[in-house]
Amino acid sequence: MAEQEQQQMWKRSPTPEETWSDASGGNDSGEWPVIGVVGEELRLDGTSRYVRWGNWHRADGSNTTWDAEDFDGQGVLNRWKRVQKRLRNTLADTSLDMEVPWPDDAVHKRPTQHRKQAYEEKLEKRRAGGPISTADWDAEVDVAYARLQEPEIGESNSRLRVRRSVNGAGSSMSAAAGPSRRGRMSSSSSPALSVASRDQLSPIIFSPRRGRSQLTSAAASSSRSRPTTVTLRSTPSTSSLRKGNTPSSTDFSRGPWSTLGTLASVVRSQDHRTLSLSDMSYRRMGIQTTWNRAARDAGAATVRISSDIADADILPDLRQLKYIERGYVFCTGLQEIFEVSPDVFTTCDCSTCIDASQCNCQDSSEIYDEDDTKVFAYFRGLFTFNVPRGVEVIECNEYCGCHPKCGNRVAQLPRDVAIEIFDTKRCGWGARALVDIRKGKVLGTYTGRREDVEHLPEEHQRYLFDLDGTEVKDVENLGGRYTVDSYEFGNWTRFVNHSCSPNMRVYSVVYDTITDVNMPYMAFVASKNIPAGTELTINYHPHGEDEVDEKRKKPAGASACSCGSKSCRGWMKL
Ligand SMILES: C[S@@+](CC[C@H](N)C(=O)[O-])C[C@H]1O[C@@H](n2cnc3c(N)ncnc32)[C@H](O)[C@@H]1O
Repeated sequence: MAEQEQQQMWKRSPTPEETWSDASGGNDSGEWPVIGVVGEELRLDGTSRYVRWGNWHRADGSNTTWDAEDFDGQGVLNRWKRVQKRLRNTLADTSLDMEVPWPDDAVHKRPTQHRKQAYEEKLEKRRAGGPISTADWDAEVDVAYARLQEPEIGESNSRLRVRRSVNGAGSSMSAAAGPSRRGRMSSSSSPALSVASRDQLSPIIFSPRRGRSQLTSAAASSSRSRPTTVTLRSTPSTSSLRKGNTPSSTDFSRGPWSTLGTLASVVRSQDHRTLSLSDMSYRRMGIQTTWNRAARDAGAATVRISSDIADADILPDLRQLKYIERGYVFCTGLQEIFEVSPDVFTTCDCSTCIDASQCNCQDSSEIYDEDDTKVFAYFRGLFTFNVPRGVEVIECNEYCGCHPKCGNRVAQLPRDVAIEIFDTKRCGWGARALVDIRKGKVLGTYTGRREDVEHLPEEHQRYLFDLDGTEVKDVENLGGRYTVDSYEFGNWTRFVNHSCSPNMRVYSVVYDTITDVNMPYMAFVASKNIPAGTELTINYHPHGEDEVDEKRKKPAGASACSCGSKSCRGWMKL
């Protein structure tokens, strides 16, 4: 895009001039009262508030403007702060995480600051032995999680009342400086905004006593087994009645903070309705928390479930998935084979493992560069794709004398890329990274239970990864009888879909056993630069073309592929 066009894109829209022709109702000094705050923004030059004026409005009925000055009316400001604090507390109480959900797509809000504040308030409450005790956080999460697993809503005696403040009702507006309390009619210095409705700014008033006590006691006690219901009473905004508007289309449910998002959108769209807490993405959040805890325990980055996945779409088998970021769970007898005696490991005593020809660990390696010199599989932490088919990458192990982050330890390091599971709309759920990925970046290993392929139920079939699943061809595969089954135990890689034009490759790597036992890990590595948010895919059947019967154009047992890539061959095979 031409530089000129880019500049054009980012140009502020002009601030409309206030005519004040319809301004009336001020006092003798030409001053108007501020009757409420409906939003605020942190700016370098001080906090600017979005205020609602009394006795003044524009011809279109709107009566809100930006006002950077301090209020004389401390009461108005305090009310706003109280409402925000109550909102933070409610979100904190309903969230299992310490990082409290806060909608980050509202136009005039300061989500980062609120999240930080909410975190500190929650921490303080916990330290003070508040309603949720910190005695056994893990047990508490398990209890809360178990509650989320319970059957859908029935009627409940406990009710949380939520109503929307009438004052907070919004109207269409453009931000320009309004009437001054001192009668100054300045032209605007506020950023020009064009927002159809201010509905999303409406403070939601939670009934604090009943609401909070119900939620916290439910989280803290397994004896309160039925989900709490929420009765929402929404008073239609006067301005939206006046204008006959439908409320704002701002989508709070997007992004990670959908707890409030779901609430807010229901508040906007319903007058009287009873909701269960399970309507509010609690199941998704609960699973996400559990997975994250497991990921964090393994030192890995976040794994997130996108808010485009509704609670109703989360099937029971997924709720039973035990997230294991690294390693295998073994079926009977296999662990003994996997765990070899320390004596049989080859070890090195180099410090950084930069020169493969000097590193004992590479003695048995078959990885050479074009000058026939032995090399590592990695260069500066990235996979170099110089590993011939059928060769397992041997990384340094726990008995080596080298640094824990030497150049020959990559797949064994914790994942440092945040991952999101999302609904691909074509192939079920899929996985994507939340940051740009460089070619050669190792993103994780396929985890699960090492099973005997012979005895697995049908529903497990789509989550099996055969240990000949590397790009190995025509090589005897001694480990082929066993597979990794991620149906019950697994990590984000179990959601990786097939593509005929994949952006990852799989290679096998060992570091806590030896190659002879034929139980390598399957490492997923970016085979190209991958922009953030792109679905991560592999080729499920890299040598499938060889099996294609020319007449039938697809191998036996293949099913239709929906990868959507230009070079889609039309089928995929598990
Ligand atoms: C390991 S799972 C991948 C995650 C899966 N999409 C989910 O929602 O759990 C493999 C299954 O995903 C689906 N899948 C993966 N890639 C696909 C593709 N290219 N076309 C159609 N379905 C695909 C198939 O149902 C396959 O059995």
